[in-house]
Amino acid sequence: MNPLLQVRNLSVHSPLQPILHALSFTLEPGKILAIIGESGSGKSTLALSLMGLLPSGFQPQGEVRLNDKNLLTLTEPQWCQIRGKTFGMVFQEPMSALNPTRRIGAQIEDTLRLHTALTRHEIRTQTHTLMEQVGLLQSGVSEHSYPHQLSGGQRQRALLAMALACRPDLLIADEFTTALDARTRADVMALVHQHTAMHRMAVLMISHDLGLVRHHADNVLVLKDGICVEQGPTASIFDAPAHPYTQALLAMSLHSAAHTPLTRLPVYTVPA
Ligand SMILES: Nc1ncnc2c1ncn2[C@@H]1O[C@H](COP(=O)(O)OP(=O)(O)OP(=O)(O)O)[C@@H](O)[C@H]1O
Repeated sequence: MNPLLQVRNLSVHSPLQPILHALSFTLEPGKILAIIGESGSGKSTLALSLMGLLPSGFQPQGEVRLNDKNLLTLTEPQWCQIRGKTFGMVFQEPMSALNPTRRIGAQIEDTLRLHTALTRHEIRTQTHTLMEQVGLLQSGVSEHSYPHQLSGGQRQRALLAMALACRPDLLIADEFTTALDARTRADVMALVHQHTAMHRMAVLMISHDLGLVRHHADNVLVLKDGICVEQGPTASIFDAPAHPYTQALLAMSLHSAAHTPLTRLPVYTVPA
């Protein structure tokens, strides 16, 4: 199958230091790729560079091809056309992505109005369906609710509804299940899987929750200090991690799951 996303030798420099070092990977339609690594390893910088949202002064180099278009050469107006329609995004902190002055229903409708040719009536119906699919209506949130009236998990679900509204080819999800309880997490992951199966949506998922990754991802890429130390099918990474850093990361996650004392990850220098 042809990859949807092809990243070749992607490096990102901040004004102070290099953040990502020559990352290469592919993501096929309908597949879930998880990016794992310690805090500060560059996961969010990778997500932001794929979406053209790097902080000012950050310089990306290399190639990020989506459907054979190099995203790194796009102008801001071109980015605006594909964000929301081709890309859906959900972040760790949903409040920063929601407009506090607009009702939730109106914000989902805005996404549909901007990126589809649906009629007003169709947009209303579709918004209602999306809010039901992400479990907002069932939890007492209506189209008329404002973001500040929602819990963190409900805001996260509202953001997921907006991200999935236009049936994107690629969903970029940065720690988006962190604020969700176990039941809601299972529900939203089921919805994500429904989109991967029915619409062949690909997902790039960033998570510290290795249990979630193991259960849901098809492939895993392990980042350490901006370097990919290992990547491959989820089962191989979890059952037979080849790299000492991956082994330490998984062992630490097991310790934490068993509530035994944590040990620091060993200092490991990745060969250049
Ligand atoms: N706006 C910024 N300005 C300068 N440096 C930054 C900025 N954002 C991130 N960095 C640096 O880039 C590196 C990678 O950060 P990044 O947020 O991508 O890591 P991460 O793996 O997503 O971390 P976490 O798991 O804590 O979210 C860190 O050294 C961080 O200090």
